[in-house]
Amino acid sequence: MYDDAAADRLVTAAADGEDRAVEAALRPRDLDEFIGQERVREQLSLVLQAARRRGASPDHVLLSGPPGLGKTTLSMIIAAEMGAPIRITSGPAIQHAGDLAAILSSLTEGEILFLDEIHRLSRPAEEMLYMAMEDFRVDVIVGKGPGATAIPLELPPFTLVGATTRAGLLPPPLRDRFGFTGHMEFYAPEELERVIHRSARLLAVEIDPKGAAEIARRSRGTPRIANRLLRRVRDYAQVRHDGLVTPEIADAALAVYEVDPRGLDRLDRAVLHALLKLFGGGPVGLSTLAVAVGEEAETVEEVAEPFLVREGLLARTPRGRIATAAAWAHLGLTPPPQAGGLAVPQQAELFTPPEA
Ligand SMILES: Nc1ncnc2c1ncn2[C@@H]1O[C@H](COP(=O)(O)OP(=O)(O)OP(=O)(O)O)[C@@H](O)[C@H]1O
Repeated sequence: MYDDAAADRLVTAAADGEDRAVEAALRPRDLDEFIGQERVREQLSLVLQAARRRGASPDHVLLSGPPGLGKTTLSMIIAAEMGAPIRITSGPAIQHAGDLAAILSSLTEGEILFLDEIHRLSRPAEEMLYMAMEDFRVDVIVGKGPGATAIPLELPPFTLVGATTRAGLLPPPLRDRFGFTGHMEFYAPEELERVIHRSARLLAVEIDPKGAAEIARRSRGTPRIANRLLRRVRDYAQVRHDGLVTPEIADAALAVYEVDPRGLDRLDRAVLHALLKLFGGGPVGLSTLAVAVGEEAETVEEVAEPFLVREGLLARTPRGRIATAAAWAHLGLTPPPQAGGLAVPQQAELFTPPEA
């Protein structure tokens, strides 16, 4: 299934148990230590400074972007910068509106409530949140049926920090209640190099700049992946060498883990390989492609494809999946002149709107 397939990959952006244990030690503690995301950092810094001057809680903050880019880290930084405590929960952890009422009613003044995966809140909990965000009040329903009564409960002022991988999925009434939305972007390789150097220092790993660049290049724009690859390369450097991470050692270590120079792993390459070798570059339907690589269609679609599309290696068209010229080049294969009856698209053509 999708989650298992995602979880055992070295290049998944989702956190595993080891990540959770190490991440606490690697998290930047303030905005100055937080690398990259210049725009969000500047915007957030203004929001926080202004709130501090007013002596008030900052407006509610929504952070949107793919997993592993630092949303949880930023929420902790917001709390640290405000000198406020933080409560961390997530949309799926809140089953009923009553669970949310219990959390909200136990918040202290100025507390930060971090709600990860806010797009996965249940409808009743979401509606309760509207009133809590706007009026710092919730109605607690006591009893059932015609005898049920709503007891209003005042809440202390607090700041909600919502995180979502899909801002577009949030209903507009919820989105509108955030005073500030920070859109997190994938990190540039130079920024990831800085993340890797910082983590190496904290983990007491000796690394040379080219070694860091080699890891950064394969980290899919994501600090969580960069930190994870660094740990695997460190293991290799310590077991097989003297511990120093050079580009050659990073390259050899990541070859052991089947992470290629562009950050593709075994599944990504299996998908591309099938697309090119079995289907001449496509177009081919998702389910056929999934059968060819022995995975669920959902796994191929949600785990492998987003990165392949982002890298300009694969395109989704109304007729099925097709490989780009870059995909042929990446696997060192020569495309047929008319792959699958379609010319092999160059990257620029991927952005033309699909036919109706
Ligand atoms: N800008 C950054 N500078 C340095 N390290 C970072 C940065 N952003 C993230 N990290 C590191 O990456 C790891 C993952 O970050 P974090 O848990 O905040 O991501 P996230 O976006 O909340 O992911 P998820 O949504 O999956 O929980 C942490 O160890 C954190 O230290």
